Amino acid sequence: MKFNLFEFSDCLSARPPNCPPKDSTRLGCLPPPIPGKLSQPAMAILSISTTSSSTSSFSFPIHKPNPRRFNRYRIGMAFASGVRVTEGEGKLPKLVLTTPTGSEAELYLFGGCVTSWKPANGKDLLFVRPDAVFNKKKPISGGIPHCFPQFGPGELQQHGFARNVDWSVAESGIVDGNTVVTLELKDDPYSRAMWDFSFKALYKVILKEKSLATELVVINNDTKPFSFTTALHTYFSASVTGAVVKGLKGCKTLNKDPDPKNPIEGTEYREAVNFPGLVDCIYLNAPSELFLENGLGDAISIRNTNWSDAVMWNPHLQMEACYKDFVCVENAKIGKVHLEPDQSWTATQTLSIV
Ligand SMILES: O=P(O)(O)OC[C@H]1O[C@@H](O)[C@H](O)[C@@H](O)[C@@H]1O
Repeated sequence: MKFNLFEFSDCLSARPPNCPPKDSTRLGCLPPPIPGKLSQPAMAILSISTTSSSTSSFSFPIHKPNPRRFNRYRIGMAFASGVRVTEGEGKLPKLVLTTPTGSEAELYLFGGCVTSWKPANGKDLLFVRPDAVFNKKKPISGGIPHCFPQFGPGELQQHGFARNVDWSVAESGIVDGNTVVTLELKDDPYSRAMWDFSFKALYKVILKEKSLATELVVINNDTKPFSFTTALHTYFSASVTGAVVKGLKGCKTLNKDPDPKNPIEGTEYREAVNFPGLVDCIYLNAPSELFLENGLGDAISIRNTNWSDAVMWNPHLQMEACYKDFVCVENAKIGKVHLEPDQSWTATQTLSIV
């Protein structure tokens, strides 16, 4: 096992301009910067050599980093085999993970968001909405966005702030022949302004020949307890008329249609849940494995540990331009996770083609 330690998102702490107030809840925009805490942007050139002998470089706006943390940033840092950094949409840094068996995944540091997963057959099983923007003014709408520390609706912005900020790279390497990257997110003055707790989140992404696994660990680094709700808001490519999810029969449901703030309780009676119109429904105590048939000929197993709940979502005509092309099957923790100081919470999700 070989891990290369590197970190560069401390240099990527550029914050998006604030959105107009009317958008702030719906679009998850960020609160105003804390006066005096953020410096003016500069430009940096990052050159990264990979062990597979290719070298990529790109420039991006940065804010002057905290000097103590800047010492940990090394130009020309080595990436593990199977991981290279590229310039993604909107010039945002994007990690491309590959395996010798031909599978590939893409991971943006902004939002810690996996935007693409192609098993060895080459089809992308994830979906990024055509209205997605890559300018840090909004979260990336597609792939596997994080909802943390709030699933919502609630006091914070919709789905929390973790999908709106830069994560850093903690580790990468080849483990048992699989390509692994671990991202890290810690509290900073910016998150403290929204949620005043010291925390660390580690998000490990493991790419295998036929699966994409993630492990999320949330650690309470504070001296006081905190609670959160969370989800992996996975957008799957689909033909919505043919897509079904199996495994939910018997679950208690909270139907967020028509009013997300007053969901209607029920019980799922169907073997195969489909998406005939607007679907926005929470399934409590969902099983550890669900099966998605995406209507495009793929069957995907969605296994989890510790993600106790699931959410099915398709916006139907609310997103007329793209609703036919995806369904969201989200592993979630709808009830609050309560962590005392130094306690942690871990949950895994494994997507596999079957
Ligand atoms: O923020 P996004 O990606 O547009 O997703 C919004 C949807 O996310 C779902 O998880 C919620 O259940 C919906 O109520 C919500 O509308």
